[in-house]
Amino acid sequence: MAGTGLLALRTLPGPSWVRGSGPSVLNRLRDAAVAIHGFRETEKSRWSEASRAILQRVQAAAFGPGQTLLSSVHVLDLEARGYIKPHVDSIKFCGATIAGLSLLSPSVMRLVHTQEPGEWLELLLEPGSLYILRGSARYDFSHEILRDEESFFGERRIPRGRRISVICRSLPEGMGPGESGQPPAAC
Ligand SMILES: O=C(O)CCC(=O)C(=O)O
Ligand SMILES: [Fe+2]
Repeated sequence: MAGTGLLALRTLPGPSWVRGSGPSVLNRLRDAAVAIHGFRETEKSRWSEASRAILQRVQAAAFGPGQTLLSSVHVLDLEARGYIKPHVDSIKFCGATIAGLSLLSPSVMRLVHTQEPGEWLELLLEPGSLYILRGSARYDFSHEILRDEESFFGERRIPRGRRISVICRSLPEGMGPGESGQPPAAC
C-alpha cells in the first residue's frame, strides 16, 4: 500500500472507543470469548474523504464485486503490550473475507489450522501492509497477533509497539446490509 497517503487516514468524530483487557463487546465479530489484551476498539462508518479513498483501495483489492461489506469498519488499537489470542471470526456476523490494514508497529500474525495444529504459518504485518483472509485461511485457520515476548518472524525479532488495525469484513452470505449493525438477540 505504498504511496497511499496513509497519514491521511484520519477519522471523523463518531462512536466512542471501547477499551479493555479480556473479552470485548465487539466479540460478536469473533467466535468464542476471545481474549484481547491491552486494547481499545471501535466501529466507524463516517470517514474523511481522504480516508474513504484509502478504504476504497482496500475494498477494491480485497473484495469481489458480489460481496457486500459490513456497514462499519472496525478499528482496533493495541498497545505495545497488547495481543490477540487465537480465534476464528464469527461466521454469523462475518462473511468470507476479512481484510486488515496494519498501521504503526509491525507485528506477527500466526495462523494455525483448527484441526491440524501442526499446520501453521506466520505473516509479518508491516505498517502500511494489507492482509486478506479468505477461503481456507478464513475458515480453517485461527488467527492471532503475538505478544511482544513471542514476537518473532522466523529467527527475526519483531519488537512490538502500539499497533492500529483497520479491518473491513464482508457480510455473511444472505444477510442484507440493513441487518449488519445489530447482533441477533441470541448474542
Ligand atoms: O488486528 C487485526 O488485524 C486482527 C483483529 C482480529 O483478529 C479481530 O478483531 O477479530
Ligand atoms: Fe479476528
